Amino acid sequence: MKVVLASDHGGFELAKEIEAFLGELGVEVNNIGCDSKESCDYSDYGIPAAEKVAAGEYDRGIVICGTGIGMSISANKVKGIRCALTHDVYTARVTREHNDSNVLALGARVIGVDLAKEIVKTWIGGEFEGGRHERRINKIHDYETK
Ligand SMILES: O=C(CO)[C@H](O)[C@H](O)[C@H](O)COP(=O)(O)O
Repeated sequence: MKVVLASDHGGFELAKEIEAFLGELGVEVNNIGCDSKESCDYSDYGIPAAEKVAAGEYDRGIVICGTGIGMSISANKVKGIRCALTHDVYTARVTREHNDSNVLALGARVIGVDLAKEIVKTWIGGEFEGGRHERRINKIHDYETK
């Protein structure tokens, strides 16, 4: 699996941790986020990351800012992106099973590193269930492509 990772200044340190963790999981990762804790704009990093997933360059994306909210709003503006802002393991699992989320947003100022790793591990390993969930996703797709 190939994952694109992006963060703003608020997510910079957690993104470094997650980058290393994905490597430990055997996931190919490319961090295209900011390169320091200097203030920057989450949209400059979240949108390009989401675009790369939508274009099929990467299987999934993980975007991190202070709350995860700015990144999730940005990523969800990109057609074909289903970005889930997730701060617990249950929704990390269910958003893969039900929403086939292709981008995960995390808030580095909301959760700690250990929980973030658990969430990432769960989300990376989660499988879409299809069936009734596919029908629902197709309706979103139809709306955004009409
Ligand atoms: O959480 C965020 C956006 O939803 C950002 O990462 C920032 O943390 C947040 O906007 C606060 O910005 P600041 O410039 O660090 O005060």
